[in-house]
Amino acid sequence: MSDSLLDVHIKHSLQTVHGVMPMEIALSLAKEQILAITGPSGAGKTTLLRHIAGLLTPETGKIVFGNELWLDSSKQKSVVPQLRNIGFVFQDYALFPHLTVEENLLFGLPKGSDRSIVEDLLTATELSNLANRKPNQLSGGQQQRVALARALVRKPDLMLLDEPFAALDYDMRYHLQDMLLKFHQQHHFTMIIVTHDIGEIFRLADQVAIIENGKIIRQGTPTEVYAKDQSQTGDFVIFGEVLSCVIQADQLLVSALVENKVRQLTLPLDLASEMIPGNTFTLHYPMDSARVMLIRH
Ligand SMILES: Nc1ncnc2c1ncn2[C@@H]1O[C@H](COP(=O)(O)OP(=O)(O)OP(=O)(O)O)[C@@H](O)[C@H]1O
Repeated sequence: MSDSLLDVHIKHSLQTVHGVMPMEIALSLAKEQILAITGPSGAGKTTLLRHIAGLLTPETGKIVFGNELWLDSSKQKSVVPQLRNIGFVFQDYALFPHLTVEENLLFGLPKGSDRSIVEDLLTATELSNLANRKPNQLSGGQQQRVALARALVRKPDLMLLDEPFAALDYDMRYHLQDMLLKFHQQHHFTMIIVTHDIGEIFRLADQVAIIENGKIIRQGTPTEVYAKDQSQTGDFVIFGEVLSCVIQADQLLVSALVENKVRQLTLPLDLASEMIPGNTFTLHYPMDSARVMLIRH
């Protein structure tokens, strides 16, 4: 018997613009652990979440969650997504535009359940005053709080989050990371989060897996995978060399060589003048702030 809560073994042919790319993933996660999945665009991160959620069926595979068998291709067994008790949060919020905030939450509530959880979640996500608004009357951060609350309404055992905070600015991202950590402590779910942000990985994740070309190429604690140094306060420091840098959604998407590997970093815009290809950098990720700092030598 394995000690893990979630065991995933899948093989699937990804159809990419360059032809077929075989995806082959094996991962295990202990109860209440937080796993961050990261890696370049097109590596298969979203596809992996969709397989775990049951929205896709792999060519071959087995997925076990606790004592439930969710998928076993050798027995042609696949449990439908609605019966997997998963909370899903996407980058683009995916709210129902014609429903109010409260109705969006009520929609996710199983029939006959106690409606008080909706009130509780509206309070916890600081949305009570906005309960009667439609999504298009909300900011990005508010919409993502609705999406988080809606995912929690069913009291999921497993939360899958696909770049949930990528479109938000740094302060809002920090606020929602904090909220997510509080929910994690209260509701005790297990969680997989796809993110490109190393700061987010350090703050949230127990484990990080890097996926490239459909395979996990590296897995470990964030410190094992990224950091050369961890201070006594728990802060992280990484060293790197800039390969490329583009501005997207008021942030810098930096490709850098960190520990001899190419990594993607999301950084605040005010570091733009330093993130020039060829420059080396030292970044400090304080645990008590979302604000990554560049250390000047
Ligand atoms: N159902 C599917 N069957 C086969 N291939 C798929 C399927 N869905 C997506 N793909 C392909 O798999 C590859 C990986 O896509 P995926 O969206 O998982 O990447 P990703 O790592 O999440 O990228 P990004 O960071 O850009 O979101 C893409 O080339 C995509 O076209």
